[in-house]
Amino acid sequence: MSFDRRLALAVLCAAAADLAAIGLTATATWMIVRAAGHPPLAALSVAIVAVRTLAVVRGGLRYADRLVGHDAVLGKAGEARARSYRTLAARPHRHGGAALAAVVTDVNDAQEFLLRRQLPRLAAAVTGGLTVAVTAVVSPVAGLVLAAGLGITGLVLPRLVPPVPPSAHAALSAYALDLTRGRDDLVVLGAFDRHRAEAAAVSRAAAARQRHVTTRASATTAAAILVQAATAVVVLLVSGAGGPTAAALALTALGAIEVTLQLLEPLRRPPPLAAVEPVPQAPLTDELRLDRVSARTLRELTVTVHKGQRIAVVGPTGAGKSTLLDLMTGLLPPESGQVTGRASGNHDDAWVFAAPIRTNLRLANPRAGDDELLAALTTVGLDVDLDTDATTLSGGQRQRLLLARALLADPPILVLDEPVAALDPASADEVLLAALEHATGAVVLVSHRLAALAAVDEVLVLDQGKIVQRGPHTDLAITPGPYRDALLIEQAATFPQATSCPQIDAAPVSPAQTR
Ligand SMILES: Nc1ncnc2c1ncn2[C@@H]1O[C@H](COP(=O)(O)OP(=O)(O)OP(=O)(O)O)[C@@H](O)[C@H]1O
Repeated sequence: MSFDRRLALAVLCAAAADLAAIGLTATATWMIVRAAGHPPLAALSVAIVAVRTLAVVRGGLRYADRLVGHDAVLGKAGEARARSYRTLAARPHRHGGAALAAVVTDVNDAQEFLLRRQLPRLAAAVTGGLTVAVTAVVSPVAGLVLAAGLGITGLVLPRLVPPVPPSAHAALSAYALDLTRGRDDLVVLGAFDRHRAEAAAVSRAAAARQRHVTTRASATTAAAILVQAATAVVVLLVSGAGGPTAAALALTALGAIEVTLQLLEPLRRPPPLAAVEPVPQAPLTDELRLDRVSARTLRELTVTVHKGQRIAVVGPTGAGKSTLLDLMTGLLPPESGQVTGRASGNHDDAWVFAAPIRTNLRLANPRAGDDELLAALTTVGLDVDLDTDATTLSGGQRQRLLLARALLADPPILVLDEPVAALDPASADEVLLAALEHATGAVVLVSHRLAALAAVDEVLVLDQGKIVQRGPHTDLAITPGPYRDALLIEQAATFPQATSCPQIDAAPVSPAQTR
């Protein structure tokens, strides 16, 4: 059954349950007042049967209302949640934990809004309409009075209740994380007290907003209860009907308005559940082309990655290297130009999961046996047990693990963003060369180490979003320009005592030799 039909059924069940409750109260009131006049029992028999029937039916209808309503709304929320998770999973590091928390809150809010506002609102409209109609048949004036009372409590007063302000939960969670995980850094920087004071201010502001909403909602509810009582009294006075009927009409008015009081509960106003759309992920390809692509700092870049090709991307900080990889992996859509094909691999902030090393590695290749996992670890020079908790690894060991994971995934085009930045220069070069040798597909590597780049086919030198030099390492190493300058600096740092730079003039290492 479609969502709309299930929602309509839920509205009917809720309205029927409300009407049964109102009918029960009104009939019981009529019976009690009538009984006070000591009529023959036969005069009450229909009312007695009606009270018994409504008492039983009311429970069943309320159960059906909860069952059908929750089934419809939770089903819809479940679909929205799955869509949101797919979206986040497709663009993981564009979002982070705060976005995940926001999505969870949004979907919960939307679910609450549907269950506690939309459904009751529709049910109250049906219940209100029918009770006004029945009252008007008995006494048109009483019907008008009830309609006016319902209009005030069901339409006017709910507008005076402010929505619950956006949750400060995400901001406070971020502060809590900073103050616990980042405590030592904040203390060393002398910023701990300031940070704690900011968190306290955010918390106080959130509490003040919440108090404002609660105060307004309480005042509105009090006003609605006064209107409810006044309506019942006026109905009693103006109905012109006999005692039992007038009493029944007054209780009907009380019950009908009671249904609208739930509309005064303040709720957060969420986005519609259908708002989050999944991001279609293009399949991985073994060739990739960026055609005059611009994004962030990158300006009209054209790059082609051929099957099996090894490309290195170098350049100063902020040049756009990570942006280029984000475009290649589809994490970042181009602002202009066209990207054809998709790569996969490690971004510069890849995540190590709080689980054994085996589990972390199997994420990349669930079918890999322990031998294969150990071989990948050997390639990157990580000598640890597969059962070791990955969170206990040092910074350098984590990088090696992430690289091993990327190699195990073995996509047709593998992108690696500074995969050895945390290693000492000698180990960095060694691990880079081993990784390039073991990757079976094409590799696009962002690296600050230049010595190992003799093993790639082409080096792209980026600066301020543009390619300023490109070619094989051996050519660039002897061409005056930024690449040669950076290489000289690197070699001077690696061989501080040397008067000349031995590697620049050394025989070039062809990519084929190193694979
Ligand atoms: N998520 C983002 N949103 C907007 N701009 C960004 C984002 N990430 C990076 N940038 C900007 O894009 C530019 C290029 O950043 P990018 O990370 O691609 O440089 P990079 O060459 O990889 O630098 P580094 O070597 O420091 O990692 C920078 O000016 C940066 O401020």
